[in-house]
Amino acid sequence: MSNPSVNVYLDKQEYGKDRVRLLKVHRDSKVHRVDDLTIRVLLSGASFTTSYTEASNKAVVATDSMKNTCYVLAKSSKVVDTLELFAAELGNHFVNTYAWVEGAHVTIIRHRWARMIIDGKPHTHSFWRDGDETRQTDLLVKRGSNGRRSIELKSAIAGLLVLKTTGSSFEDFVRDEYTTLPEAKDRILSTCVDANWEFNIPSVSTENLAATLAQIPFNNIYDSIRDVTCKTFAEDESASVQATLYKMAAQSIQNWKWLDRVSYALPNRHFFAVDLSYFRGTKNLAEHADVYQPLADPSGLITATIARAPGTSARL
Ligand SMILES: O=c1[nH]c(=O)c2[nH]c(=O)[nH]c2[nH]1
Repeated sequence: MSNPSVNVYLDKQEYGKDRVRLLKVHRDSKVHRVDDLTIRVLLSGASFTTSYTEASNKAVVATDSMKNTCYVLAKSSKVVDTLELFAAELGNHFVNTYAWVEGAHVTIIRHRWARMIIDGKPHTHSFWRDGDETRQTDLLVKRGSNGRRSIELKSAIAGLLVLKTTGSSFEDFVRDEYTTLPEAKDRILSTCVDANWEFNIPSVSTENLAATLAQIPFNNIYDSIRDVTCKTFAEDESASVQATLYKMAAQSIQNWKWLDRVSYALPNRHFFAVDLSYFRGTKNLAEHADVYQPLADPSGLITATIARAPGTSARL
């Protein structure tokens, strides 16, 4: 039984539509492009309190209308191919259209469609899914006083699965009575990269918001972070996932003045050489290894956020 003498209050709330699926086809040239998106829009503000506490829907913008708005804006938008700008268009729309909306939180996931290569040539209008990796953005636009807007913006790569067959070691770690792992001079390294980066965006007036965001080369930053991630993974003589992660993140902060913090979560997907000595003394361990058993579970998990030291500027 609940105790009615205990007072409670609505501490926080966000509501909206999740998993809005949308494909935008760009037919502006003979070479078509597609953006396959999953969108979440969540609204917040004190006016929504009564929908929870007093069953009043007077302030409630139906989540069905939010879904419709995603399609309407995708039709007119010129920036669907830049997730961050499209998220800002959507978020601003809700804050600008409904005076009582204090915050709009928009998350967009972009699913991959790679152009088909047919007879050695990129096809104009056929695509294939080259993996589960996604590009993502998460934007919170908040109404400030005097028509100002503050924006918290984070973008991400999720699910980029990579593997290398040499150039990775793991040695000199703690050895005690719990340790069975042998030192590895040369091992398989495989991870599924989750990376995210926070943009440093000043609070601006509503009129200046689009211009401020338009200065940031979001697509180039995404491409560059993906390239740095892959190049560092491939070329680093890795002493550990930790050391390789740090190099990846540091380089992107040094490259882009818009970024203050870059985070990675890297599972260490283990591949253990199979001991084949039971079969006619076959050598398959250490330097003889070429048959491995991928271990589904458990994996290591190495996470870190690397931040710009105050007062240091970027190369670009
Ligand atoms: O790169 C690694 N970091 C670790 O912390 C660790 N621990 C472990 O068992 N293997 C590895 N590999």
